[in-house]
Amino acid sequence: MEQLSFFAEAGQSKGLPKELLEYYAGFISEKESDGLLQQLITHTPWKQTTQKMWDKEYLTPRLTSWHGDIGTDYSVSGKISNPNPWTPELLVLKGKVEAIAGIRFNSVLLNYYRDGNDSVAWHSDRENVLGKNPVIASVSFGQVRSFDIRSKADHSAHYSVRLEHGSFLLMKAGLQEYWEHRIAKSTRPMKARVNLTFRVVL
Ligand SMILES: O=C(O)CCC(=O)C(=O)O
Ligand SMILES: [Fe+2]
Repeated sequence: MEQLSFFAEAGQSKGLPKELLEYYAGFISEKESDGLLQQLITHTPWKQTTQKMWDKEYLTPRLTSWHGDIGTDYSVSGKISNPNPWTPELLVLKGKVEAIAGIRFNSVLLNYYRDGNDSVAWHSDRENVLGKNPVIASVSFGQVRSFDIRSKADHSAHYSVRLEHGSFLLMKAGLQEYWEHRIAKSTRPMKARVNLTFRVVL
């Protein structure tokens, strides 16, 4: 299933709807971000999971790792798993995003996009374990990638946010209900990127 961009890489959309999302560049300093990117790539227990589409199993086109409080089990393709433990680096980042979001998160999903072939297809994060309209706090390191958003009801309503090294994106409650998002593949040469989405798992 190809998902090359039709509006990704178009640059930053003007007038992002503040009720849906807030973007902050330079949330983590460049120097600290450089260190964290290397640390996370090297020391995270990355896995490549599979996903089912049209009755066929496909390798997920990126590497992932869940971390969280004991008891915040999560499910991948219906299989319940325990989260990996918090690390000192993840706890520092968790504290920083909680201070801005005003929410206590109990888990984080790490995504590792190794190059432009890695991606996440259109989706919204509305699994039952997240509650109906979760607030999700997203931190990015490494390669700038376009985070595309489109209305579920009208695909011509869309935005793109360039998620920069050390940036923070707050996805607010309405975003998962009426909108979906993706990171498209790119034909341009792309370096590694690590994204962290802090979540409340019920
Ligand atoms: O990599 C990103 O910026 C987004 C990841 C994402 O949408 C997800 O893990 O649900
Ligand atoms: Fe998502």
